[in-house]
Amino acid sequence: MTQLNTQPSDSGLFPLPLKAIIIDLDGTLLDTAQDLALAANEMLRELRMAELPSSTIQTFIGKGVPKLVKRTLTNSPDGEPDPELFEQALPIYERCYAENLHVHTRPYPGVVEGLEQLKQSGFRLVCITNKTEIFTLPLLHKTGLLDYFELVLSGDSLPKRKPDPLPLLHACKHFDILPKAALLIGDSSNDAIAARAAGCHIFCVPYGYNEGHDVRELDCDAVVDTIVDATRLITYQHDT
Ligand SMILES: O=C(O)COP(=O)(O)O
Ligand SMILES: [Mg+2]
Repeated sequence: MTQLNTQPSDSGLFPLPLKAIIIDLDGTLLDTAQDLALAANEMLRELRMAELPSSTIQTFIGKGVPKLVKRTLTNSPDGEPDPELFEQALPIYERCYAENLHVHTRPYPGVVEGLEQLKQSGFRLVCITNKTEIFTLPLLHKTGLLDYFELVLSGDSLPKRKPDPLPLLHACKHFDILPKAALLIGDSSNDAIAARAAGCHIFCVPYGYNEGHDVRELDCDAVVDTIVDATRLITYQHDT
């Protein structure tokens, strides 16, 4: 069920007039958790370390691949492994994930239909993810989503990644639009913080990862069950 985080007096805010829709990848467009966990456990096996439950590894997703590897090696969200172990582990993880990029990964319900509707309505579509680019582009291609996006920014495309606002501001500059004419749809605090800092609107989906926390705790404009539900709260802003 869609939940608007506004007072009744604010309900005139919707539909939001927008030009660009920025969408997060892991946990919003694609359900990647099983393959990320598969690769993480393969890495642990090669390092002769104990495997972890997939549900634990899922809470480590959100701040990019190097952070996922650090968290997996220490079994802790803030853990810092021995630098030598990390240097050895990262390329193993990257190889294991490259080999298992698309075993279980699929778009969530409503994603393809939602992207189709957004495109038909005239919105510029951008994907901004903290995932490393060597994984982002093949995955979007394999799942048939790549062609919907005019711009894809990954975790290593710019000097800073979400929750820093830089990728969002970069996208707005690219399309020559004001941040308030853009909406980010995401699944985690990294998205909510980045959007607020950039001055963009933010909707969250409840089915993603959010590092193990409930998205309803986040500062966002609405929680929407699917991308299709998001389309009902926005309208394309034509130039006047
Ligand atoms: O790679 C991650 O850790 C998360 O990526 P996301 O920004 O697409 O959710
Ligand atoms: Mg995400």
